[in-house]
This record gives sequence, C-alpha cells and structure tokens, in this order.
Amino acid sequence: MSISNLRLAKKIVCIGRNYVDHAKELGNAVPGKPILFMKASTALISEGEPIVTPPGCTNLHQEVELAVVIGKLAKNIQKSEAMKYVAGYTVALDMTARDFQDEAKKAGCPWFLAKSFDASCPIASFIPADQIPNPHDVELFCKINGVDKQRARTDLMIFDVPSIIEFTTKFVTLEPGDLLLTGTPAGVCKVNPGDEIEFGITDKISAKFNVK
Ligand SMILES: CC(=O)CC(=O)C(=O)O
Ligand SMILES: [Mg+2]
Repeated sequence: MSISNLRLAKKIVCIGRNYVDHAKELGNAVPGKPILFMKASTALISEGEPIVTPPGCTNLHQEVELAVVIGKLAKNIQKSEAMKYVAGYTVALDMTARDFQDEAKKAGCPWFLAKSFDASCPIASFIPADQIPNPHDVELFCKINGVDKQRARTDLMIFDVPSIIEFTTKFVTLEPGDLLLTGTPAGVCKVNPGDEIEFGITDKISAKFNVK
C-alpha cells in the first residue's frame, strides 16, 4: 500500500485528554495513562468533502490534532524504538458530537457514536517524517470562519508520541498506514452548518473544510 494515501488507513486510534488545558475546559480529570478510542476508517474525509453533522446532534465540536502515520507493523514496541515506526504525519480534526458524548459519559457507555460517525475525521495531506524532525516542536492551529479558536504547541502533550506508541502496541497491533490521533489542545467549540474550518501545522500544512 502507499503510506502517503491516508484514505487507506485501516485503523484510526485516538488519544483523549492528552493536553491539560483541554481536559480542564471540559471538566475532566487529567489522566494517569493514555485514554484510547477508535474511529472507523469510514470517518475519513479529504478536502472538498463536507463535514456532515450526524442526525440528532445539536453540539458538534472540532478538535484539531497532530496525527502520526504508522510506517510498519508495530506490536510491543518500546519507547526507545518507537520513532522507527513513524512514516510521517498529518493534521486531523477529531469531530465530536459533544451532546452524544455527554450522554454516553453519564450512562457509562462507549463514545462510539460521538466520535466515529461518517465524516468525523477530516484530514490534510501526508508529511514525510523527515520534514518534521521533532513532532513535539510544532504548533497546531484551528480557525473557524477566519477566527482563531485553537493554537498550541505539541510539547504540551501529556503523553509524547513514543509513549503513545509503546502503550498502544501493548494492546493493539498497528499496521502500515494506520493513523494515531494524539489528542486536542484547549479551544474546542460548537460548529454550525455553513462554517468553514481551517486547521493545520503552522508553516507546514493546512486544510479547509465546510460544515454541512
Ligand atoms: C473529551 C474528548 O473528546 C477527548 C478527546 O478526543 C481529546 O482529544 O482530548
Ligand atoms: Mg480528540
């Protein structure tokens, strides 16, 4: 498979609450170990396709995240070896039906519908690993209708990329092309039909999507 064709990802593994300010803005505890969930590959969309509000959702949020693209089969990988399994990066939105998530949290149920609905993972294009020598030294941004909503450096992550790979691959084999979304910084907010969301990694990459 071609690693640079991000639409061929089999799995999208996501980390939740990986930035202290984001955990706090939603009133969540700061986690002691990575919180993992998944999106289906049918969540992926590329520029030109709309973000579609799922039926019944009244509080759709954007979450800009650095995404790691896995380059080779990874199982039980130690932190010290982890970066050898990274083919590159992109930037993604973890679109979240926050009302569905709040309901699921109250009921102690999984976040599946809140996180994995169709078009819930808009992605930009592939950046080879050598163009981002240190993934913890870039700035993520997200603007809605031209107004800055999220802007943060990735050194604020609680769990860095090698720690995430080590933790994840204890439980789940990562395959070439799989995407690891590394969590969102503060600034998530409600988006509405007709909004334009522009997001990216400052001076590296950006993408624009419209909400339907
Ligand atoms: C509260 C969340 O939705 C967790 C999440 O996805 C994150 O990026 O943090
Ligand atoms: Mg997220």
